[in-house]
Amino acid sequence: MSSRTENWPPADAEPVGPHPDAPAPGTELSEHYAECFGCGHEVELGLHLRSAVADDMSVVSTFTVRKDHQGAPGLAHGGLLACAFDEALGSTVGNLLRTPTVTARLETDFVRPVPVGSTLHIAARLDGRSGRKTYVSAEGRLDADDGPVALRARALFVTVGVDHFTTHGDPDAIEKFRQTAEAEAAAAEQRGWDVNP
Ligand SMILES: CCCCCCCCCCCC(=O)SCCNC(=O)CCNC(=O)[C@H](O)C(C)(C)COP(=O)(O)OP(=O)(O)OC[C@H]1O[C@@H](n2cnc3c(N)ncnc32)[C@H](O)[C@@H]1OP(=O)(O)O
Repeated sequence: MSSRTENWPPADAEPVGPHPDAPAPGTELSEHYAECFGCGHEVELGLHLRSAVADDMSVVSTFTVRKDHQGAPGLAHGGLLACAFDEALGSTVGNLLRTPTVTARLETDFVRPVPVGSTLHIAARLDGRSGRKTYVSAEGRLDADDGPVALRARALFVTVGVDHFTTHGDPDAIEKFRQTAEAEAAAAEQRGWDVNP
């Protein structure tokens, strides 16, 4: 018996492609927030995921497992692996659809152990959309884009308004996020000018 959600994506989901302003293939994606446990450079013990848009508009993220990420001796903690997928899937939805979303449901299949020192290559793709609901899935392979599959995950992200964050989040943290996003947008525009003067 399979415990996974059947009929993925659900029958009411329609195919979804990237937003016209989505980053082009080959683009390396910036961290979305310096204090994010998944991608932020200010979180010393965080996962420090790095992501880029692939030629087929999937998003490939890498995460190197360190000693701080152990569960069993020498092996990655399953919860942290799920966190890495949450980040990779969220980055895929946020960057490709240019919409604020949050994880509503995340299901993870752990296929083989992930040793400390190995690097997970997580390839994520949009599967479908129904109203505010976006369905996205990913595979994580060990040490190479074509390495053995270690995990598979599926998630439902729900689009929210900015009020989701202003109502529930911390105003100082939101202001820091806003400033970082503005600086990154300015840097991206400058890079565009450098490439296309
Ligand atoms: C460039 C930027 C990069 C950005 C890169 C960002 C990367 C971030 C990566 C990390 C992401 C996170 O950690 S996010 C943090 C973790 N997640 C959260 O904190 C979310 C907490 N939950 C909530 O706030 C809420 O439950 C919501 C927003 C998910 C939904 O509440 P709501 O807005 O009132 O909407 P609601 O009507 O309940 O649900 C909308 C639709 O979704 C369905 N739905 C809701 N939850 C579920 C569920 N668990 N399983 C199935 N279906 C569900 C409902 O049935 C409904 O379907 P229908 O009736 O319409 O058919």
